Amino acid sequence: MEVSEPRLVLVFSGKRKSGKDYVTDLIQDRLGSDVCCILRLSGPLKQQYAEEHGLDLQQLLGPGPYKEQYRADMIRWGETRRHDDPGFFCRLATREACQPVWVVSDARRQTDLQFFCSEFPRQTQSVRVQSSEKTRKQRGWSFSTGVDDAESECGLDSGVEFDWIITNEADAPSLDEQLQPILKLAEEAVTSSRSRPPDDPVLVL
Ligand SMILES: Nc1ncnc2c1ncn2[C@@H]1O[C@H](COP(=O)(O)OP(=O)(O)O)[C@@H](O)[C@H]1O
Ligand SMILES: C[C@@](O)(CCOP(=O)(O)OP(=O)(O)O)CC(=O)O
Repeated sequence: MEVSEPRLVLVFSGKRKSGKDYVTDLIQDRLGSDVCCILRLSGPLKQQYAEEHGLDLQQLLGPGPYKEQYRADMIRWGETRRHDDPGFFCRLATREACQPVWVVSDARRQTDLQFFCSEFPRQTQSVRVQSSEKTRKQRGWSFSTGVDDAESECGLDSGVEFDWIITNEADAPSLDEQLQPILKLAEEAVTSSRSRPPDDPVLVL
């Protein structure tokens, strides 16, 4: 089997309602979906959880209140899978990615970040999206025991030096301005991939 390696892997993390989806959608919008894919580690998790529990996957994937009813149990369920194999959902989420720029929208644990740093050490950049509690509350967040005090939300609160920090607040510089250097990196990565021979595959035996 032949797979092309990504040229850049942007691994995003941030608290609930900090705006991870909003910011990563903006990046994809600026770069185009032929160049940039958004990978959600929660995608394969929700898919399998929905199948096992007879739930509505589309609603679980959406931003509405449906997923919140199941979040604490999904976290526990996912943790039993990750216990034996911490890279389980990372591998599933990346298996069909073929664009040169990968945007991972929801790293939550040290093991998520370690997966990308060890698989793609030269390409991986970590990005933290941060917003104040006040702003997150305005976006619909409220503290939930078992969720906001668990590894799922706190696993990357300390012990990581993020390559980039994006402040997603009304009174911060615009997102386009803050994302400028990251978009530049992505454009350079794409240019370098175009200037390389088309058959620059990595062989996976
Ligand atoms: N900069 C922004 N401007 C306007 N709305 C925003 C902004 N950032 C986030 N939102 C809105 O806030 C809500 C939560 O953002 P979302 O990206 O879903 O957060 P997360 O993925 O971190 O939980 C969404 O409805 C989103 O559209
Ligand atoms: C069980 C989860 O995967 C649920 C994640 O759901 P979303 O990725 O939709 O969450 P937010 O964007 O932060 O609201 C969390 C986990 O610990 O794996």
